[in-house]
Amino acid sequence: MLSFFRRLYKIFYPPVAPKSSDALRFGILGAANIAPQALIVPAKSHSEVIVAAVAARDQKKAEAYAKKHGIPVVHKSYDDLISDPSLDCIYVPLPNGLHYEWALKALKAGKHVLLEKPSVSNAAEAKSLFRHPILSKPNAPVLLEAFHYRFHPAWQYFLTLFNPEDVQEVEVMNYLAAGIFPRDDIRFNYALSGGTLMDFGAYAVSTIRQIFGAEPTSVKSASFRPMPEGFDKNADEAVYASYEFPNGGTAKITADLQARGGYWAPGMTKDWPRLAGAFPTLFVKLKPKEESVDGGLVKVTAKSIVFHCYMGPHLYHRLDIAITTELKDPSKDGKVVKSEKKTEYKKAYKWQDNGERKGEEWWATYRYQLEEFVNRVKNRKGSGVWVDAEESVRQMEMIDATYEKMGLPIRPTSNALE
Ligand SMILES: NC(=O)C1=CN([C@@H]2O[C@H](COP(=O)(O)OP(=O)(O)OC[C@H]3O[C@@H](n4cnc5c(N)ncnc54)[C@H](OP(=O)(O)O)[C@@H]3O)[C@@H](O)[C@H]2O)C=CC1
Ligand SMILES: O=C1OC[C@@H](O)[C@H](O)[C@H]1O
Repeated sequence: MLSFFRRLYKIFYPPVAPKSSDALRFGILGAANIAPQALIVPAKSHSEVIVAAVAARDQKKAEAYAKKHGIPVVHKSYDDLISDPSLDCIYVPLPNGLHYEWALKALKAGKHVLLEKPSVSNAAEAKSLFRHPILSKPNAPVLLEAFHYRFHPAWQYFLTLFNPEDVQEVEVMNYLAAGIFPRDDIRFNYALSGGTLMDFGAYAVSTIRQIFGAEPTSVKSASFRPMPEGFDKNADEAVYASYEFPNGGTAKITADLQARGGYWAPGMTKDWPRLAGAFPTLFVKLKPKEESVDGGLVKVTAKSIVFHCYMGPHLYHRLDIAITTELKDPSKDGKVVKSEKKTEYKKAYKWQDNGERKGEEWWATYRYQLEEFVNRVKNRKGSGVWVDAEESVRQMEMIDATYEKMGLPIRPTSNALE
């Protein structure tokens, strides 16, 4: 318990590192809610990162934000920030529908870009951005879709627990209690490329693609809960989808940004904001393995894994690894003669290997991600975790395919598309 509070404290109030002379200078586009968590606080403990400037549509807002977060420079506009020659990197935490335009402008200005997830609005934008000639020139700038959870050791450890070929079933459940985001939030605004599939749903799509180590062969089913009367008809408030994979396995996802119910006495409580499942969770079931053993018996081993809080593993997480072994007797119609279940509980706040890869118990997913972003810019080896450009393209293809199956339009393409 003490280590939990100690970790939380350090996540929010990390030790401040003295900055090196070659630290990368970041500018932030927009006085975004997510930036303190995703960049400003993680930067404090990174000796090679300085959050140097911010711009907002309203300069007063930018000034107040800069003061609050100790950002020395405020630019008058997004364009001014991007053309600031003293900046090396631009962080783009704008609404999804503006990601393409501003990421491309920043790349064209020669800046490295840390781009919030989902990278862009749809696959057409993703192909244009991630395959842009600017990115294949010598000394090309770095562009990263900020799927932060992937950079945490807990996620990477989880991926070592199975062979993707053996995965039979996956279920991802991402609930966020109703009322946390108002229904006029950018997340529910189609024109800004909102929708739950673009938000909590994007994590779910990203996880299943990694777990199977492959792209789905089809979106088997997809449906959504629409926004209530008077709100955006093209935004999905919750999404339910299933997918088939090349090895025959299947995945089911649920993402709900206005989740209610989940209590006893559902008749009375169905409209209460849902707290059950408050930590996004995923379940993996592997194909059972059969082998012949002494006495003419058959041993069947089945493994399943539950990953609690996979999206924010720095706050808390737990991996439950259950192995069930059954001995069956083929001469008695496969009767189970012995059965045993063992469950191990694991966690990984740091890398599990010999300490070559950098990290601390209290590093948030965003801090691990920042470490890799800097390593990439500085051409260093790092932890080896990255989100490749083509992966970001395939991710948006799967989101488009899911919207199509749901019967909703894919998110609108930017007028700036090249
Ligand atoms: N990695 C993570 O864990 C998370 C990632 N995200 C992602 O980050 C991005 C931003 O999310 P979040 O910080 O919650 O969003 P905010 O609601 O804080 O919006 C971000 C910024 O968008 C700017 N903006 C520009 N145009 C518009 C417009 N037309 N309407 C509204 N805002 C506008 C605003 O900038 P200005 O200050 O100039 O007015 C605002 O500061 C999204 O892509 C989201 O998916 C969000 C939460 C968590
Ligand atoms: O990326 C995100 O992670 C946390 C969520 O609360 C948020 O909706 C989403 O944008």
